[in-house]
Amino acid sequence: MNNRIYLFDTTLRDGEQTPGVNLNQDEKVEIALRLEKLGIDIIEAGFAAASPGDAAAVRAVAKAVTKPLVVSLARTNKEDIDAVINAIGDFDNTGIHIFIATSPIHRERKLGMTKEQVLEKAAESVAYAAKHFSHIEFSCEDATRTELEFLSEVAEKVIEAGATVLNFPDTVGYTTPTEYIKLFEYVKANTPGIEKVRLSCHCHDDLGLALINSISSIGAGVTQVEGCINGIGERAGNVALEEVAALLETRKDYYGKETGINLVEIARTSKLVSRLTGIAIPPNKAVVGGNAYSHSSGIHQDGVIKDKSTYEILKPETIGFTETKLVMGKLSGRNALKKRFEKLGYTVGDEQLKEIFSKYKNLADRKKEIFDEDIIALLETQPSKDQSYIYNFKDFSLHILPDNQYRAFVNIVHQDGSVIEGIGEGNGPIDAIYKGIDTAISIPDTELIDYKINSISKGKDSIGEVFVKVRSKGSLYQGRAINVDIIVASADAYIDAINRISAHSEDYSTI
Ligand SMILES: CC(C)(COP(=O)(O)OP(=O)(O)OC[C@H]1O[C@@H](n2cnc3c(N)ncnc32)[C@H](O)[C@@H]1OP(=O)(O)O)[C@@H](O)C(=O)NCCC(=O)NCCS
Ligand SMILES: CC(C)[C@@](O)(CC(=O)O)C(=O)O
Repeated sequence: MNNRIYLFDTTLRDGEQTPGVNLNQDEKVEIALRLEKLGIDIIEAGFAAASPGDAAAVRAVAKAVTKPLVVSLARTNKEDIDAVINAIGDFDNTGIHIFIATSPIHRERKLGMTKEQVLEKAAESVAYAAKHFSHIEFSCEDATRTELEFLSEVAEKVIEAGATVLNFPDTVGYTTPTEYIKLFEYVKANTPGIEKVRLSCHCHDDLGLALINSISSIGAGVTQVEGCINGIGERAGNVALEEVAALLETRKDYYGKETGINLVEIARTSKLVSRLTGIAIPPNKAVVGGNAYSHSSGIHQDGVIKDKSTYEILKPETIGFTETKLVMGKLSGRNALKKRFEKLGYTVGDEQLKEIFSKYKNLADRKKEIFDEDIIALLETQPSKDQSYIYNFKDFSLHILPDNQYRAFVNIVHQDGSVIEGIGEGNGPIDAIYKGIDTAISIPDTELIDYKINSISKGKDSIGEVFVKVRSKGSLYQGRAINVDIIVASADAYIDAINRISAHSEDYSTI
């Protein structure tokens, strides 16, 4: 019996539907390369018809990775399918993912279509795609609120038309494990040709059931699980794929399934996705949370000292968590730094090492103790700055005014080399600098709606990591930056968000 479970990662598509997450092409490629190292089988890289930028990113991902299959989402229309063909139809390692909603509420209220029309669209679009792709996944959106007989009818028609994977998403996170199992059992028993295709689950976490629903469906014959790293995604998110992988591995005795996942890559992948999406990992998050391997109460600590297995079912090192170790000092050399990166699982080229080494020396001048987390942070060029990044923070000066008010003078370098100056006053240094940035770069209808600061490692001189969320013309954008100086990190994070807004619109002016 084949025990292999295929993992389908949609961090770059459903994950990007998380409010406020916008990934540029370089960031999508960086995540895809990590997913490849992690051992993901299928990467959903985007929705090619959504925008020319998304189509280009899907293509860039297909070009960058070799092992995983790369797919793009498409509606059941020729234009969407053509967008996928144009983006990735000429690669060998690609496929398409076509969907249409099947539930009564979606048919009637959203699509304005009858069952017959949905059936026809589904079959027609899969037949058209089959002329270009041999891997065709078909999803019945809102499957868990669809009449079971109708699901089988759709499944039969799309299999006849050439679908190779059938996905029954719990689009709104509504189903229960027992109901989800019944759905798959019904479809298996009532759909001619079903044995020819792979069955897939795709669970959202609106009621916190995404993991149990996904795992339960495996018991009903599902061999592909879809999800996102860190459980991001539309609304409450998708199932966290690292949780699926860690569960199947830790309880192999119970489930008896294999995945292609290289568990030791989990922590690195999770951190990268958090960094690039600007979504912090909650400390109590299963598998990858900062507290997941900490033991705080006496009886637990006593047990762990005597034998770690008393309270640890998964070893932190198994998923690639490194202990916070004091690593190196001001006088360490290039080779020691390179070795350290290798030990932490990062490959650093000679050119990159040169650049990082000078950053390392700067950091060592400013920070007494350097930890593993600090040197991993050095790998980050400040938020990925592709050609669409127009503004770079240069410097600032701050003046304390009476009544605890601050005045900030800020300088921002434009892509064309000119320096834009801004002045702002506010209740604190960051408020003043943000107002200064607002006067330098004028973006109408924009407001800061969230600001968070974390420390990357230990100690009072730790590197600060700032996350911001900015709303502009009704859309949310993230920004993130790190620096030993938290005021610089704050300014950089805000400018990162402004660059992401500007990349989406060409009509913003500077004054
Ligand atoms: C895809 C996108 C370019 C379409 O834009 P649009 O053509 O202006 O259409 P809207 O988004 O306003 O509305 C969606 C339309 O698609 C239809 N539709 C929805 N799902 C469909 C499907 N699976 N197959 C065919 N048509 C579908 C809707 O009924 C609606 O049609 P209508 O305009 O006749 O009412 C745009 O919505 C977008 O960029 N979306 C981002 C990606 C996204 O939505 N992802 C969610 C994945 S489920
Ligand atoms: C394409 C499909 C699997 C989808 O992701 C579509 C969607 O985003 O609604 C879902 O959750 O049903």
